[in-house]
Amino acid sequence: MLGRSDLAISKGSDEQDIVRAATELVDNGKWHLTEGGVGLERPFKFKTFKATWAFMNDVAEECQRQKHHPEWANVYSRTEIRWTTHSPKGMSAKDTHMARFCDEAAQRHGEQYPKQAETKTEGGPVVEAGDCCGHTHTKPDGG
Ligand SMILES: C[C@H](O)[C@H](O)[C@H]1CNC2=NC(N)=NC(=O)C2=N1
Repeated sequence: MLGRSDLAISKGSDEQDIVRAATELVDNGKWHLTEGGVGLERPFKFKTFKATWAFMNDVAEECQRQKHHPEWANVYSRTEIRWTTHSPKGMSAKDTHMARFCDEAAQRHGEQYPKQAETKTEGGPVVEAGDCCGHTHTKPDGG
C-alpha cells in the first residue's frame, strides 16, 4: 500500500484517486515508481518488433486522445515506458490512466513477460540492445 508521501502528485489532481490508482499499478501490478514518486515506469517485451510497434501505435493513439505523451524507448522487441506529468510536475490521473491503458494494450498484443532481473529499471527509459543483435535470429528483421 502506497501512501501520500511516496508520491509527488501533480497540482490540481485528486490525491486520493492518484494514491489508490498508483497502489493498484505498483503493488498489484508491474509498474515501478520513478525517482521521487513523480511517475510510473515499466518495461514491456513482445514477440517481434512488429508486435512492439503495433502496441506503441495503439498507445500513441490514446496519447493523442488524452493529450498526454510518454517518455519511452524502443529496441527491437522491447519498449520501456515512463508516465509522468511535466506541467504541473508530478503524477496525475492521466499517468495512471495511460499506465492502465498500456497494460490492457500490451495484453492485446501478446506481451511476453520480462525476466525478473529486467523488471527493475534505473535512471531512465533506456533499453539495452540485448537480444536484438545476437545470433538467435536468422531473418534480418528478426521476426
Ligand atoms: C497543451 C497540452 O495538453 C500540454 O502541453 C500537455 C501535452 N502532453 C503532456 N504530456 C505529459 N506527459 N505531461 C504534460 O504536462 C503534458 N502536457
